[in-house]
Amino acid sequence: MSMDQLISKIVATKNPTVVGLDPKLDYVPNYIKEKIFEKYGNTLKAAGKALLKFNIGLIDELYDIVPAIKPQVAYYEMYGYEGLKALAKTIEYAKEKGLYVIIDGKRNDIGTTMDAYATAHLGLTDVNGEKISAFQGDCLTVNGYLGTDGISPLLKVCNEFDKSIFVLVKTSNPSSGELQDKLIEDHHVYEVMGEMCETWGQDSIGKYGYSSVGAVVGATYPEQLKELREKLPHTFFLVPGYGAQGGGANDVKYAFDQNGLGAIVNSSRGIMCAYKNGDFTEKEYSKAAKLEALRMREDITSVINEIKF
Ligand SMILES: O=c1ccn([C@@H]2O[C@H](COP(=O)(O)O)[C@@H](O)[C@H]2O)c(=O)[nH]1
Repeated sequence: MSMDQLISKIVATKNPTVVGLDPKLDYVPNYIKEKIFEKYGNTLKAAGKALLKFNIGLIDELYDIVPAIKPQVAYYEMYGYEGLKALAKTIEYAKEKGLYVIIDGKRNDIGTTMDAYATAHLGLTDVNGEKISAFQGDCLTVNGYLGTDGISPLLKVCNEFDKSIFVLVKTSNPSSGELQDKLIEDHHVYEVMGEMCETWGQDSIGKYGYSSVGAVVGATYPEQLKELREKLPHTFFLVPGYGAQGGGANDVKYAFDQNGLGAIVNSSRGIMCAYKNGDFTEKEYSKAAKLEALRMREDITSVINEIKF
């Protein structure tokens, strides 16, 4: 689905937030794990099944209040092919429930290899003429540091299948400035990468004014978020770093445009693990996640309303 479709879902749910599904066994309540590990032993298969059950419980509570989920592939790869099976089934389930799926894979490579990544996550894999969707993502996070060769295959697939990408521009981690804040002829590396996103997206601008090439910009860098929002009018932002990494609503406020659009804010641990912080039992993990997702929506929409004109 294109960026327009993500934005339409944000408008429909009145919610510019995305739930990160980055499950670890430590996050899965014991009552889910016990039965599964009793049956399958301490195996990767059991781990994969536990992650999937955990995710399904979350999706069932959240699908009608959030527009999207963002599974980070590393948390599934950690459990080998059983983990990847859990990822594929999570995506399938989320899509059945009408959610937009951003696969957080941060992929990049030379053109030919990037073709394979684009096909795997957004396109259709050819098996003796049979075209099969491998992971069924709507959107993929990517690293643009190999330049246009690494992005062109994605643009082709986005165009053919109405999909989108988010390119790493200014990441939320503490050391992101080591490279991204360096200057190239008076421009920070993150600005140069942001401009490249505008160029890569120039032929795919949709009805809301945003292209199918978005940018990842961290909530932990509010000044850069504001600067980039002003400089990149056609680039939609994926904003991680809210919640567990310390970012708050005031930090993400200027990621949005005058229509209250322009960005989607992610929270992973803050929502998945909400039941560990409050007065909840393990069995209420998905209810706790829903309450946190509703609180986050209110928190963010209240600051957006301050800047809308
Ligand atoms: O700059 C970036 C890019 C990606 N991420 C990813 O977002 C989530 C954040 O998880 P929290 O638990 O809400 O901190 C995670 O999947 C990261 O890999 C990021 O944090 N920063």
